[in-house]
Amino acid sequence: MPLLGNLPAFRRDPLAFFAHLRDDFGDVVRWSLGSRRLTLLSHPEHIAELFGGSQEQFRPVDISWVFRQLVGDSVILSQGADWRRKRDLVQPAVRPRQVRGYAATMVDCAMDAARGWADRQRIDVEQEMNLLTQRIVVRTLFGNDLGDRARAVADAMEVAALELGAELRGIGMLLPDWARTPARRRVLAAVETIDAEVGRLIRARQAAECGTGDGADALGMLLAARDEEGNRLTARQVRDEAVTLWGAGHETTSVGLTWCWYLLSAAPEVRDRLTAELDSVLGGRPPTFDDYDRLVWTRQVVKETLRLYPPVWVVVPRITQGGATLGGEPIPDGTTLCCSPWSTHRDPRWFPDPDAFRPERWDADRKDAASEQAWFPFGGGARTCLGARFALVEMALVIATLAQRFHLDIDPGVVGTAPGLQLRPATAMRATLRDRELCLSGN
Ligand code: HEM
Repeated sequence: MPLLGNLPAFRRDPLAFFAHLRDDFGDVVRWSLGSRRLTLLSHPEHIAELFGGSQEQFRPVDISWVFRQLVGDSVILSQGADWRRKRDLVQPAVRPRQVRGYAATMVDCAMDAARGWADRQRIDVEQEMNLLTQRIVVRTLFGNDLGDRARAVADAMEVAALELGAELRGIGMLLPDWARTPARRRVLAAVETIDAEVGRLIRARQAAECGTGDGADALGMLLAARDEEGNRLTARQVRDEAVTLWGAGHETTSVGLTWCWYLLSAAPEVRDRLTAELDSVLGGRPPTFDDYDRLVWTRQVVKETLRLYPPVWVVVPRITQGGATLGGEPIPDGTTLCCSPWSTHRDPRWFPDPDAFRPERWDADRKDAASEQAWFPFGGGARTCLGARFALVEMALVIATLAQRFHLDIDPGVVGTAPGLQLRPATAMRATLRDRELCLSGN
């Protein structure tokens, strides 16, 4: 085995590398990143077993120094009883009742974005979606409390996310924790900014003892949460969870929305059906949470986007212990298992014509159990994404609000993928806006 194992091929194009492992070597394939040995699972049943198995047997691996600096000891990096407690404490901040409350903020922010748009204007789609989802996450998490400091925290989050993506794809992942590269120093500086601002906010809220409880923003919910013994999260733990929600919930939905516009722009018949649904369900008014269930095609468009371009293209690997099995076969302890929504979502066994954008796959009378099982952009099992509902509602309501008013005509051509922390477009995605009202009036 060469010293770097498959690192060069993985680094060059991880998505093609995973597809190659799946197509040429089968559903369970061993590969290596330097001294790390991994096993890629591509079959949905194995992946369901991985997610559904106990966390003692399939333990999530802590793979990134950068990530740990950013999220500290939050739910996303915790294990065992500590993880359970934190998950229970964070859950109220993103439960469906809260998301219903956040929906108005999501639509408000999208309306604001639309007010800044004009017919024939040129936009950078990723940048626009990034700003929009950032506003949404800041307002749903912190209300308006961050004020003009939101920009500084957002910039610091951006630095950390970029370095994290670079680390996950490069040799950064193989560096010992004590190594201080220029990239790691940039991360430490960014974390300092985040700590200062978020810490200030938490102290202010604690001192005022307000803005907590039902109907509050997510920070208020975290501050109010109590475990079974009546204990609260400490200020440091609240910081870790708030930063995790921000980090996990911002760029994921931003790139998801960006790819959604890309797919819609290249599929006029899908877009026409979308606008027809919006016109008939909403009749020109802004959407509300109650419209979410009625926007059937919109939801299918979102679901199909997350199939073709899953923002989290590889799920946190799990290491086996205590005699785990897969498909009835024993797996040696210490095996690191990983799976990629990208590669399984584009497997023709589960999705005929897998590269085609076809929201109708998800029609109630067409979809089948196999493709449902093979769709896992949010992971699955006990550690499934805490913000899945938040993300799905946000994506649908943002698309509904903006697509009602504008067509985004993205410049023709294929946009490649740049898998970092999230699956981003490889090049800028520029679009010309077309005001639908003007289109309809023939101007
Ligand atoms: C399209 C958007 C999103 C995608 C694709 C996504 C995907 C994922 C995935 C794949 C996981 C890991 C699951 C696993 O390891 O089994 C995860 C975990 C998590 N996500 Fe998301 N996510 C999205 C949006 C959000 C949002 C909006 C939030 C919060 C507001 C959020 C919060 C979290 C948290 C806290 C975890 C850790 C859960 C745990 O370890 O128990 N995510 N997400």
